[in-house]
Amino acid sequence: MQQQQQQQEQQQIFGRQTADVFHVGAKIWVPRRSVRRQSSRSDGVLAAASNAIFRNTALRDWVAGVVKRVDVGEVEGVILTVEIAESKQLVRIDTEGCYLQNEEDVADLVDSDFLHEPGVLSTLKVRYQKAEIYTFSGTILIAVNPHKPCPHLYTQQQMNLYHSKTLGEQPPHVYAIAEHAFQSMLIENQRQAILISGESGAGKTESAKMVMQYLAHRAKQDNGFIKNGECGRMHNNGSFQGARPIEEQVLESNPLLEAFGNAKTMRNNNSSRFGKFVEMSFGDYGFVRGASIAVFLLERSRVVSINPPERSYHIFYQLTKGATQHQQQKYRLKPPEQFRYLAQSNSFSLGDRDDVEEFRKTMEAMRIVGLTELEQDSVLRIVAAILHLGDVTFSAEDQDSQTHLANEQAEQAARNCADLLEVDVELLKKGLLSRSIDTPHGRIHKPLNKFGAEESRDAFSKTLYSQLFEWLVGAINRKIQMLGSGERRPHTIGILDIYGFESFESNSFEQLCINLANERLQQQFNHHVLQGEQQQYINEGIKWSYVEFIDNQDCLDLLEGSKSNPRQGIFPLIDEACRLPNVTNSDLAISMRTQLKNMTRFESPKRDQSAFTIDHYAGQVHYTTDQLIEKNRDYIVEEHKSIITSSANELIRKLGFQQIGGNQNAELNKRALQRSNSSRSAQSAFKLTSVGYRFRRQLQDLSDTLSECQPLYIRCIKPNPQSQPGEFVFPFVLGQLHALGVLVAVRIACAGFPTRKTYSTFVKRYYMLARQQTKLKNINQNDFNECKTCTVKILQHMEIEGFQMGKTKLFLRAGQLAILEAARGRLLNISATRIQACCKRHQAVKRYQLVKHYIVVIQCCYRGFKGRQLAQQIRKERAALTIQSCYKGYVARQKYRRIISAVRIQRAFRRYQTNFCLAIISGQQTCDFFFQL
Ligand SMILES: Nc1ncnc2c1ncn2[C@@H]1O[C@H](COP(=O)(O)OP(=O)(O)OP(=O)(O)O)[C@@H](O)[C@H]1O
Repeated sequence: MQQQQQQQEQQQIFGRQTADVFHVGAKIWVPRRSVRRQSSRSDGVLAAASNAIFRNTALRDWVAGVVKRVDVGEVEGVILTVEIAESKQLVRIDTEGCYLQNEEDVADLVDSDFLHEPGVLSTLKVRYQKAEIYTFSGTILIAVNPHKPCPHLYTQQQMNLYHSKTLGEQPPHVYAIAEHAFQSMLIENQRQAILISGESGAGKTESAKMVMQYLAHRAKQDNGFIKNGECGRMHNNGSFQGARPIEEQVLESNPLLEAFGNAKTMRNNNSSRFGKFVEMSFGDYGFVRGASIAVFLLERSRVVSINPPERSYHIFYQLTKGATQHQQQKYRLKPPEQFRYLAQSNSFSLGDRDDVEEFRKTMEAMRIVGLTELEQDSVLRIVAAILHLGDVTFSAEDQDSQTHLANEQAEQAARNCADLLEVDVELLKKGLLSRSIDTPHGRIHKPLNKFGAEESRDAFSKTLYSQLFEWLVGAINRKIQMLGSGERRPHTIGILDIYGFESFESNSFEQLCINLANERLQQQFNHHVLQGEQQQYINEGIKWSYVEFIDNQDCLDLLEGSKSNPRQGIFPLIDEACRLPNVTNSDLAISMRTQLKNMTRFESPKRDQSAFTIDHYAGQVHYTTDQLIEKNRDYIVEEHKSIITSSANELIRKLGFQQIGGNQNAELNKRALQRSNSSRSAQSAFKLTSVGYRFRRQLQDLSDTLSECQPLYIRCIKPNPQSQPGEFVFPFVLGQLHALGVLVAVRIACAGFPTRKTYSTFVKRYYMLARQQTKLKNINQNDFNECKTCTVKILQHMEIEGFQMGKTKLFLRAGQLAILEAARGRLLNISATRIQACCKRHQAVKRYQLVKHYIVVIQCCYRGFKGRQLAQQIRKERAALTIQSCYKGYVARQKYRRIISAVRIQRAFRRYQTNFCLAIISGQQTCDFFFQL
């Protein structure tokens, strides 16, 4: 019993791997709480650390045996340096991370030997210093921002590496997550969502862009349609529509959205000031059919108010610096420092980015998303008009007297603004200086005081800008919209890039909205990764020790109101205050204090009446009630609407009629419509136009969409507050790991059963790994018991242990799926090779027979040819013989003739001799003889 208790204690301190601590080079975790109890002085920390170590007798012996010296160092807070005698290794105890361990580098935290905060931190740091910025934690990808360009990570070759690979087969990368989503979408026929989160500057937008780039590349590869060097959109019927493919248009829309929705902030030079959900829809064979973009909560206040060293939206600087001479005159531009809105901050440049070049890219992006010349001109007109509007200043004798434009410069600015908006300048001035009020006796016009006029001007600027932004998103959506958008679309991948949790010195309405979004997403994450996981174990009857985690439902109830009491929440109270006449922010603060005082996550300090604190999942955030009511009111005032709708410019006129927040993608729009139809009677007219209500509605629609998708998570981490490359600050990262829920997820993933499959799916996929493959292949997939028995056979054959058989599913431990997949891959490879070999053999035999036949034919031909040659030869030889014989005959005849004539002569001579002799004998006869001759 005592031993068991000791073991439990050990496990509490050392996590899973207690055995490892007994050899040199092992790791020790000093629990955070034991350090916290001590003072922050180094000897206090040393004492705390030593206490933690020496609480366990076995450990004490180990430490006594191997640790030679313990020093207190001063690196990143207080660090205890422990020198181990045998290995001469230095291991450290960090008072923030509270750990003592060696450095470890694992690509998946699930494979880590040491599963706790310090271990995870250390692994991330080691990898970060080796420029390995990505690490898996099961299916969650942790991306640590390198804060320097890493082009080698994002090449075509890198993309090809991940093509058709399962998660974990290749090193961690955003491409691995994108590939996993792509494959799951096609194989499992289920919608996918990649949720990217992290604090500002952590690298969410960059990761989202890379995911999109990969999907575009993957879709193109699968589709393989590049026509005459130009790509086009593939229709369902296989026809080809010219122009750039959708995936490229989605990518090209990024510079446009960045120009209008991003700004330089304290934390990030290119901070997205809106949330974005891009949904790409694919055809059955993986080609991109269309896409849609939904944006959330653009930070409107940035248009009219900025603090150094931040900047307003990029487009203002791009236009003022990058416009051509002609544009400068047309839009009456000045340098940015001469416009009042921009001159509020002394920061006009953007680090290494050049606004002039960025302006060129923005204009190019406008062309690519299909804005006509006229529309481009109108967009720039509105941007310039807002700058001029900011220069319209007011003056009044005193608080109650008539307000008028301050001076000639303000008059000129008003004229410029009116000209650019193509409206009547008097109407513009009237709209800025007065407000119409409906009374029982009819509509009356009430002049505004100086403060009111300034508010009216800024509200008009914000309205113009946000309406323009939403129009632009709408224009992009029209260009890239999905083909056949009415159909059921299981083949979609959504990419959510939403602002991270925010906590500044002073937090207002924007932070309330942003943190509400993060609470909701965190809840979804909790439900997906933690609760869903654990619930499954319970449902399936799996033996598993329940890991406690903090549910944030109470925080959501505080923000939005609970089901039982929907009006008792911060947002409903702000809405209520906006609806009632003459309610001030102080009244709102009092109402919050009285109504929410019993809620656990809510605190209101006594000394500051306008402040309240919410205990979010990621830490406490202090808010102020100042301006909450004003910021929540979001309707276009009648005067501003009539100015916009009186414009001679078509686009500007359209902005006046555009529904606020109406840029959502088709599905989110449909949801919103259904919701508003079903509950229209219950909603007050105001509610539908309050920023808070609209934002919550958008979030609900998003949550509903996400709940239909299989989620994949990318958690982005900022390694240091200064955005310096190479620096990894433990406490800073630790806070983010907590806030992103990575640490609990790691523990769950490792200790539990990260892989689960129904028996039939398992048998269907891995039947080939069992001994009697063909028998298993043909089993009845609907017979549960048969599938279960086969599953056991497969696992036994593969010698896999430690798995658990649930009521409906098989549960595998981390890494076991990889073993099965690897074996399956090998087997498929072998089978593929065999099939190839058979095919090749068959082809070779056929080829051989054909060749043999042809060889015989060739031989015949050759022989015939040779025979013919021979015959010819013979014939030639015979002719020669004939000639020879003729010739010889001729020669012989000649010779014969010569011989004959010689014989004749001889005969004649002999006759003559004879006759001569005879003549001598007879003289007479001689004379006759000579006479005869
Ligand atoms: N993978 C990466 N490789 C190189 N640099 C990166 C990477 N990710 C992010 N960065 C750098 O970090 C900066 C901030 O990244 P990013 O704009 O994506 O942050 P964010 O989380 O979207 O911030 P915000 O919420 O403020 O929009 C980028 O401008 C870029 O310089």
